Amino acid sequence: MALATPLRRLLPVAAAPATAPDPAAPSSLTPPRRALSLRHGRLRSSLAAFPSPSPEPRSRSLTAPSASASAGGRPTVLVTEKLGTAGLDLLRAFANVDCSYELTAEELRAKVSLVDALVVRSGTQVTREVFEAARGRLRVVGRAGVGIDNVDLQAATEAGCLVVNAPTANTVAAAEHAVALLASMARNVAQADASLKAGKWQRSKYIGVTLVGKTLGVLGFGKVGSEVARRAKGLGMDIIAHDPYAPVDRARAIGVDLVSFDEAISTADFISLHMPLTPSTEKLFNDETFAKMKKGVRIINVARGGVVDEEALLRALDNGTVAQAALDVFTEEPPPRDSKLVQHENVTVTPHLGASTTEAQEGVAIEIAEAVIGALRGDLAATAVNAPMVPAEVLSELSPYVVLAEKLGRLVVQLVAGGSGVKVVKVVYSSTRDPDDLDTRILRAMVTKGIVEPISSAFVNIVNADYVAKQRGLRIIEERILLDGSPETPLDSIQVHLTNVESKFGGALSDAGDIRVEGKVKDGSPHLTLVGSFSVDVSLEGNLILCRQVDQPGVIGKVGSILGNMNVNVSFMSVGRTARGKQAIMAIGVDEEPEKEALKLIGDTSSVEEFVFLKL
Ligand SMILES: NC(=O)c1ccc[n+]([C@@H]2O[C@H](COP(=O)([O-])OP(=O)(O)OC[C@H]3O[C@@H](n4cnc5c(N)ncnc54)[C@H](O)[C@@H]3O)[C@@H](O)[C@H]2O)c1
Ligand SMILES: O=C(O)[C@H](O)COP(=O)(O)O
Repeated sequence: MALATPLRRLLPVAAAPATAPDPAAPSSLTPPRRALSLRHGRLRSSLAAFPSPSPEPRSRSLTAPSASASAGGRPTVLVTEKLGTAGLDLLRAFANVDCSYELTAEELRAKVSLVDALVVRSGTQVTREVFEAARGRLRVVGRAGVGIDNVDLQAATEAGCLVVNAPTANTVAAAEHAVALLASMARNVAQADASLKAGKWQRSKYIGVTLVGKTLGVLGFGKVGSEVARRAKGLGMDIIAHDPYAPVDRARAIGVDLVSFDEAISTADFISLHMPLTPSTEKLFNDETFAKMKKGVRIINVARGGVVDEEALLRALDNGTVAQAALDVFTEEPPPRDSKLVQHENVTVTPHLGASTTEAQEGVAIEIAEAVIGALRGDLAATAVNAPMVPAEVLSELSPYVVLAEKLGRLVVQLVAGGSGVKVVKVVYSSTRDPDDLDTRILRAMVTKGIVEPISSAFVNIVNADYVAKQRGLRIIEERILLDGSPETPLDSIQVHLTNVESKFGGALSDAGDIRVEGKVKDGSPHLTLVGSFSVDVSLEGNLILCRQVDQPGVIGKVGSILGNMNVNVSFMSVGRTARGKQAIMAIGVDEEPEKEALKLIGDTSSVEEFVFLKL
């Protein structure tokens, strides 16, 4: 097996089975009772070569192809909101693109089962029902923007669907819009404009307030918040910020003090909101918090409508606590036509225009198109929202170990006898690297994939591996063994132990009674190096027969000739024994699956005490 596969391509979403995960799956993993009863048709080896959805020749991916990809076709991308042309052009060069705007929820559900990726902005609700309707085909949701509050991330993760966003391209546009609202609110620009156009000349009515020397409280000191702060400093404002997760140094570097929430809201003359909408920020601005604000405060919201209790804001405007508000975003978009908040004379509104500049939209479109295409190809997604982001160089280094991890999982689960099912998996990494220098998340995910996929209808990738394991009552314990030596290669070996299970092949049991297999990477290829307590050395390719026998001359020859007589090509063979004349394990790699008759003859061979046939 060639392992030239660039690891960037090994990530999660290149493919999916056409079937959805089995909702009626058992809570633990009970493998088939007989080795030969494995449902071969359902063994989706991630290593099987398959046509790539990409127009370019691609390498193998660790995941199985989607319906369209497996048919050798281009993937299909559904775009449900207007996207910049540069991004659309990129998508069209790679995929069939269906631009269908203003779909009803029902229409969206009808379309998603026909597409591999979905690209949305904030106006499309990608709900659990959408993922269910996709029936396993949808592999990527691309959010052309920052906020992913319109995507049900949990449902996406459960479906193994990667969500990517475009987090940087609209930052400046949003910050500029916040500053535009801040300045126009302070000088009543919108109200005065409407008044003059209505034929009035009301100079004394529209006396504003100055910005210089006023305190701006920036709530949420992330990308947009810090850009707003930088710009407002240029307007002569004093800036304070509150963000529980922002680094103090970054704030200090641009002359901003990070303060507590209460201090920010009680001392600011202007408050600009820049946090995401999450369960903990929903309605964070409510009657109680408005009551703590300085009387006559002015509020700008370019973040999300849902962080403000809009009825409480209306009350605060009416009682003068809040002098003015400038709102780009609303709990319900578009807001009702008769919304008292929108109609309020001290409120300036824009229809969610924060990201709407020509430049930002082109940038966002390119950013999301590249992310979606990369994800469909199985590349590392740098802007993944629901999957671990493993740096490209780490992935590249881990490439052969990723293959090894899945092979070991696939192999070990086939050694389990029916019965109680697999509940605890221990993965032991031996490495000279400090644990902090070894990111094992992708390896853990691939062991899980190897264990779960052969015995269920679940599709497992790096997005949903932990979820699937949990759902099935599978506990994955990771342990490290720190070896002496120079940390040039990331790992020496990976062991996978299944505890508290019976094995159909007693030779696979360790002294502690676990089913144990170990593998190493040799010359870039995965090798099986330990079965139970027996050292072997076989390349993990094709199919494998493990035989346990009494160590004596002639057994290897007998088994070899049974296979030869049946036209089964032996690709490699390795024997490991405890001591001369005692127990030995013979590991035989075979290209073809032997007929049952051949397997029976092996079983009947004198000195062969047990054997098992395994598909890798
Ligand atoms: N109106 C628009 O068109 C528009 C455009 C871009 C971004 N946005 C919105 O602006 C917001 C910020 O975007 P961003 O790109 O700066 O995101 P970001 O992730 O860079 O910054 C968000 C910041 O909010 C902080 N935060 C989280 N919970 C908080 C809390 N309880 N109190 C204070 N801070 C908290 C985070 O630590 C983070 O630093 C998002 O809601 C995004 O959806 C709107
Ligand atoms: O979160 C964002 O990126 C902004 O709210 C922009 O949303 P939009 O893509 O719908 O303009």
